[in-house]
Amino acid sequence: MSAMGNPTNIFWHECPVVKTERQKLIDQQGCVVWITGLSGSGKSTLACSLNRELHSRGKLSYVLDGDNVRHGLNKNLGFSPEDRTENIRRVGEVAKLFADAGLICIASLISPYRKDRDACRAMLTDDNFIEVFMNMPLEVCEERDPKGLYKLARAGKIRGTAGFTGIDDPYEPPLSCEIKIEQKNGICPTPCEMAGQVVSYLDENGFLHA
Ligand SMILES: Nc1ncnc2c1ncn2[C@@H]1O[C@H](COP(=O)(O)OS(=O)(=O)O)[C@@H](OP(=O)(O)O)[C@H]1O
Ligand SMILES: Nc1ncnc2c1ncn2[C@@H]1O[C@H](COP(=O)(O)OP(=O)(O)O)[C@@H](O)[C@H]1O
Repeated sequence: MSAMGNPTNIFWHECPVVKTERQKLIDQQGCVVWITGLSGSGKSTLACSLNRELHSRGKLSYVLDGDNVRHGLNKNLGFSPEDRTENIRRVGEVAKLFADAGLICIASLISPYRKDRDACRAMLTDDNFIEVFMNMPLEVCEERDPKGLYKLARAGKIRGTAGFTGIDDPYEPPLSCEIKIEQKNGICPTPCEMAGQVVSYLDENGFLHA
């Protein structure tokens, strides 16, 4: 653990090319779109649909999806509260770098604990962290269950000591977030509509031009 904690004898090296110059080059403003919600709520679907829509508008974005990042950078982490916190912290730090590079970084993770999402928000200036809450009822997510994980969780067959989010591990919804995706009259917006909602926010708040 000697490398952890407060670094000593390490100094920040400032580079001459700054964020505003990079943003000008690609005519957009770097930010983090942080998508949070239960497993099966549609995070990855929104992330990919948003990524595609921004690409078609000539805007550079990149998706950091929890499932994918856990194949590499975070492959040593499980689902205990401590590991989830470290998972979110690392992705928050990477997202911050992408935003500093000028990209619209789309992070899609369950990120169940409010304090961990708030810690990521605190890494950026407040208006550069756009929290999107997939406000889908647990019953809808469980009904979808594309990976069969809810079924396993209900049967007590999820391996390890960690619980499954929404079943035996908590999900703490945001108290205030920039965007909420939810059903209207019991109907879920289409992936295209969900992406449209986020693109409108980005457009109205000046992120799609330098
Ligand atoms: N115990 C437990 N709880 C929740 N999710 C589980 C668990 N075990 C495996 N999975 C699968 O891992 C995906 C969630 O990874 P995340 O990195 O987004 O999770 S977290 O933010 O660290 O809580 C999640 O993907 P999504 O369904 O896309 O959300 C699950 O497929
Ligand atoms: N807006 C939507 N309308 C209908 N089905 C959806 C929608 N968004 C996602 N789905 C479906 O729900 C399931 C879970 O979506 P996914 O994006 O994988 O969720 P998550 O990443 O939150 O686990 C998938 O089968 C997907 O096709």
